[in-house]
Amino acid sequence: MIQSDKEAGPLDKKDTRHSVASSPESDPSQILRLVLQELNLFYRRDMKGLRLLYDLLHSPWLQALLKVYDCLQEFKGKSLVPATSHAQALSYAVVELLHAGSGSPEVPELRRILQAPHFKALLSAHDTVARKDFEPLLPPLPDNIPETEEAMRIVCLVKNQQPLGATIKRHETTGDILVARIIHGGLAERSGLLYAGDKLVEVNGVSVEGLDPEQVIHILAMSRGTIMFKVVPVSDPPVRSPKMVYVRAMTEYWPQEDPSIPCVDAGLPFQKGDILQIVDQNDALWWQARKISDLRSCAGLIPSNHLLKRKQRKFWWSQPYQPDTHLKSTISISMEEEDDMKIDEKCVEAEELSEDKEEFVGYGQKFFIAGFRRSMRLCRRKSHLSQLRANMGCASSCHSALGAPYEEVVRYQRRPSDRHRLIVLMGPSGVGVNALRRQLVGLNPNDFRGAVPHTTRPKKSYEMDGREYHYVSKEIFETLMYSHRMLEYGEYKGHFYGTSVDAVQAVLDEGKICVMDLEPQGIQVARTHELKPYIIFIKPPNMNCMKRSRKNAKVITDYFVDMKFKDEDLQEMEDLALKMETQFGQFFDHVIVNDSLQDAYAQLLSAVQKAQEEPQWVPATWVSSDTES
Ligand SMILES: Nc1ncnc2c1ncn2[C@@H]1O[C@H](COP(=O)(O)OP(=O)(O)OP(=O)(O)O)[C@@H](O)[C@H]1O
Repeated sequence: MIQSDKEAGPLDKKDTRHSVASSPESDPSQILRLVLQELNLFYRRDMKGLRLLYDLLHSPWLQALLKVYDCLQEFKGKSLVPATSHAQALSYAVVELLHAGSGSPEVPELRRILQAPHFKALLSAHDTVARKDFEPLLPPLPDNIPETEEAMRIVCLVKNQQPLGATIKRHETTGDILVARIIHGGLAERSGLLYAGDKLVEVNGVSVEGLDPEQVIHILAMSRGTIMFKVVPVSDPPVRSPKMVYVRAMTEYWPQEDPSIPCVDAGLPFQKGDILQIVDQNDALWWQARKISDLRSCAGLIPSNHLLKRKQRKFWWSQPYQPDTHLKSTISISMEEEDDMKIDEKCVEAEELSEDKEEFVGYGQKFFIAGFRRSMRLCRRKSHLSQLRANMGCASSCHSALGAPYEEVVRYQRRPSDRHRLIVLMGPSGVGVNALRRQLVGLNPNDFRGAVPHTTRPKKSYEMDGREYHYVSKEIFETLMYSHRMLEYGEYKGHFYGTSVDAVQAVLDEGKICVMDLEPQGIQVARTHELKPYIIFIKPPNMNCMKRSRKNAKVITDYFVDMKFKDEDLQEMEDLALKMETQFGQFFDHVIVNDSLQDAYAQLLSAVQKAQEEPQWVPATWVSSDTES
C-alpha cells in the first residue's frame, strides 16, 4: 500500500531484484550461494569445522533472514508514497466480495483479518496519513478584521483535581496579567496551548482586567472541571532546550521556608546529595527540576545556581544574627573539644606489639595487608577531631557554604577495560571501618587491596620498603603534600604518615580494587577523574544497638590495648557520625549502618560490586564526551 514515488505501478519483483543485486557484492544471498558452492567442493573431505560451517550457512533461518534483508534493500533510499488513500473502502469491498465467494478455507480467515478492529483501525490511520488529513479544518478568517485587533486564543482545560501547572504575574508597566511560567509536566504544559508570556484576558468568561493576580488565582481555585481561558498569545513563545541536565544538590532547600519563592506550592524541596533533573533553565532565577527518584511527577521550582549562591552568601554573612532558616547550612555546627585520651591503669602500652600482630592477616592463608598500620591509624585518629573542628570553621564549610550549590553529574558505567573505581570507606573513629575493610581484603585478596602508606619514620629491621610503608624523607613527604599528591596526611610522634594518590593508583594499575579509609578532609583531593572514588559512609546504629553489639569490642588508642568502649565513646561516635553526615553527606554514594558486622559486610560487598559494575552518577568533569555513556 505504500510505495516509492519513483514507481507509480505495482513493483515488479524481478526487475527490482535485478537492479539492486546487479553486483554480487551487494547481494548477500548471492554471496552466500557462492560460498556454499565453494564449501560443497570441500564438504565430503570433512575438514575440521567445515561441516559445521556448511550446515550453518545452509540453515533455513539464515536463508530467510537474508531474504528479508534483500527485500529491505529494495526499499532503501526510496521515499514512499501511498498507493491509495481509500484502503479502508477497498477492504470493505473485498469483504463484500468474500461473502459471495468460493468455499476456499482461506476465505473465512481473510474475512476475519479484514474485519478485526485493529486491522480496520490500521487502515483508517493509513488513509488519514495518505490524505494528509492532520489538522481540523478551521473556518476561513473574516475579511474585515481591523489591523489593530489582537489575535485571541481560547483554551479549555479540564482540571481534574490536579494543579494547573502554571503561575501568573502582573506586568510592571501595563498591569496586564501574564502567564509567568508553565510547569514542566503539568496540565497546562501537557495541553501545549498555554505559554509563558501569554496575556490573560478572561477566565471562565470573567474579564481579568484590573484584577490582582491573587484575585485571578481565587477564580481559578474556585473553578471545577473545565476552565476556559481567553488569552492573547505571546508573539515569541520560549523554546525549551531538549537537553536535560542532571545535578547533585550540594546543599538542601526548603521552599516553605523561603519567602522569595514565586509560588511555594510549585517549589521542589531537596536534600544534600539528591540528584535532580533540570528541565528548564530559561529563567535566570528560578529553574524547574524533578528528582530522579520521581521522574514521572510534575517539575518543581528550585533556585538557579546563581540565586542559590547569592542566598548562601547572604546566609554566610548574616551568621549568626539573621539566620535564613530555609538554608540549613552546616556551618553553624560547633565541635566539642577533643577529649584527651583517658589513662586507665589496667591497660598496657602496646603499639609495637599491635604493629607486629597486624602484619600478616588472612583467612586460612598468610599474606600481607597494606594500609592497616597502627601508627597510621592513630595518627589519623589524633588528627581527626582537630582537623574536622578546624575545617568546620574554615575550608570545608566555606566550600559547602560558598561553593557551587549544584554539581553537574552524568551516568557513568565503568567498562571492563577501565580501571576500577577507588572504594573509600568513611566513618567516625571506632565505627568499624577497619574491621569491614580488613574483612573485605582478607576474604578477597585477589580482588581487593589497600594502598601502602608513606611515612617519614625510620624503617624497622623486619620491615620492607613498599610493604608496610614507603619510607621517605621529610622533604619528599612535604613535596607530595604541597603538590596535592597526598590524599591524607598527619603527624604522629614527630613523624609524618599519609596515603598518596600514586600509592592508590599503583593498586588500581594492577587491576585490583583499592579500598581505603579516609577522613572527610581528603574527599576533595580524592574526587578526581583518575580515581573516581565511590564513597561509602559507615554509620553507627542507634545507642541501644551499639551498646549491645559493641559489648566486647575494643577501642584503639595510642596507650592501651583491650580497652572496652565506654558510653562516652559511643556517644562521641554517634555525634561525630551526625556531624560528618550533615557536613559531607552530599559526597556519600552509599550509607551502611554497621550494627551486625556480618550484615554490614554483606552490604559492603554488594555496594562495592554495584559501584564497579552498574551505572552511577558521577561529576560530569570525570567523564569526557568521548567516554560518556
Ligand atoms: N558491628 C560490630 N559489632 C561489634 N563490634 C564491632 C562492629 N564493628 C566494629 N566492631 C569492633 O569495634 C572495634 C573498632 O572497630 P574498628 O577498629 O574497625 O574501628 P574504625 O572505624 O576502624 O576506627 P579506628 O580506626 O579508630 O580503629 C573493633 O574491636 C571492632 O572489632
